[in-house]
Amino acid sequence: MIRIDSVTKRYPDGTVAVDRLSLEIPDRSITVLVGPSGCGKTTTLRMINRMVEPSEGTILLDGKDIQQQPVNTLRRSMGYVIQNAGLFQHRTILDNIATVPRLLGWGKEKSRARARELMDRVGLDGALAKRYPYQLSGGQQQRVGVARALAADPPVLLMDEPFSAVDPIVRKGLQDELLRIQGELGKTIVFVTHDIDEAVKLGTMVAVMRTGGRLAQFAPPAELLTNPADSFVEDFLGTDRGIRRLSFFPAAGLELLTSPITAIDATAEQIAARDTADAPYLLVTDLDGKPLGWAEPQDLTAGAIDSAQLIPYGRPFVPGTDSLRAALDCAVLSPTGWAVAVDGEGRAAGVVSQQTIGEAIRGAHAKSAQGATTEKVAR
Ligand SMILES: Nc1ncnc2c1ncn2[C@@H]1O[C@H](COP(=O)(O)OP(=O)(O)OP(=O)(O)O)[C@@H](O)[C@H]1O
Repeated sequence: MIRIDSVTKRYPDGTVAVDRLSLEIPDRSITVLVGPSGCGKTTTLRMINRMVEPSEGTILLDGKDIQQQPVNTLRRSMGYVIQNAGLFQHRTILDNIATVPRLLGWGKEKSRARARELMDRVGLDGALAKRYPYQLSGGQQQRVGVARALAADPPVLLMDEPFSAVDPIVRKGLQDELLRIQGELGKTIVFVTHDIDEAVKLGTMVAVMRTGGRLAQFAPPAELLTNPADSFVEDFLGTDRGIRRLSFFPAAGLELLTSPITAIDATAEQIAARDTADAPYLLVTDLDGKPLGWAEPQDLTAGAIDSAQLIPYGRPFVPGTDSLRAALDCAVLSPTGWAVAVDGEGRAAGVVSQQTIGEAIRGAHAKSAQGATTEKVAR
C-alpha cells in the first residue's frame, strides 16, 4: 500500500537524516521502523504524511505519488499518534477523540457518538469521557491518542514511539490492545520505536535502520532473529536472540506426560501403583484438576497428601497458545526442572521436562532450516 522509493531527506543544515531508503510497506499489517536514536525513523514517518518533504525519491500510496495529492486529503487518510499522546489539554476526552470528525463536518452528536464507540474500542471506561487529559494516567492518555487517530476511520495509522513514556506493564497492555485493534480493524500501521522487543512483538515486518538513515535489514521478525543481515543488526538484536526466537515456535507439539498427575485425594495404593519411571516427581492437583505443587513419590506413599509440603510448581504454560519460549521459561523457573501445561481453564494437561523441551527446540530449528514458515504465537 505504501511504497517508499529511494527516498533521501537532507535537512537545510546538511544533515542527511534518511539516505536512499526503499521499503514496501504491506497493506493491513504492522510495519515497524526500529533503530538507534537519530537514525531517521521519525523523519521517515513524517515524510509519509508530508509533515516533512523528501529531498529526493518518491512515496506512493496505493500506487499514487503522495506529492500529487493535496496535503489535507492525504492526512485525512492517515491517523497520527505520538509519544505522550499530544492531546488538547483544554478539551474533554470525548471532544479530543471527536476532533477529526468535527473537522470533517460530521456534526456534534454524530462525532461524539463515534468518540464513545472508540473509547470502548480502545478499552477506555466511558466514565472518563468528560474528564480532561490531565485527569488521566499516561496509559489512558495514550489510549485516547489512539482513539483520536482512529476517529475518522483512516486506512493508515502512523505511530511515533506511542508507548515509550509509560511503565513496562502499561506498555505491554497497550501493545496487546494495539494487536487486538489491528486484528479487528485491519489498518495499515507504520510504527516507530527504538525498542527491538516492541518491534519483534508488534511487527509483521521490521525495518532496522542504522545511523545515517540507511536501511540495515527489512524482514519479518522471525527471519530477523534467525538471519541478521550483519553484525550491526546482530548487536542491535541483543545477546538473547536465540531465546527470543523461540517465541515463534508454538508449544503445541510438545510431548506431555500425564502419568505423573495425581489428584490430592489419591490413596497411598493409587500412588504406589503409578509408573514413575519417566518422571521423578508427581504433580499433585486439587479435585478440580488444577495444579497444587510437586511431590516426590516416596513422600506421598505414606498416606494423605499434605498440600503445605508440596514443592511450588511455578508458572504454567498453555500449549495451545504459548510458545516454546514460554514453556522453556516455565521449566527453567520450576524448582523440579519440569514445566506444567494447563488447559484454558487452568487444569493440568501434562508435564514436560527441560530435556524434552530441548529436543523440541532442536526439532523446530531443523524444521525452520528446511524452510518451514514460523508463525507468531503468544509470548
Ligand atoms: N529539522 C531538522 N533539522 C536538522 N536536522 C534534523 C532535523 N530533524 C531531525 N534532524 C536530524 O536528523 C537525524 C534523524 O532524526 P530523526 O528524528 O528522524 O531520528 P530518530 O531515529 O527518529 O531519532 P529518535 O529515536 O532519537 O527519535 C538526526 O541526526 C537529527 O538530529
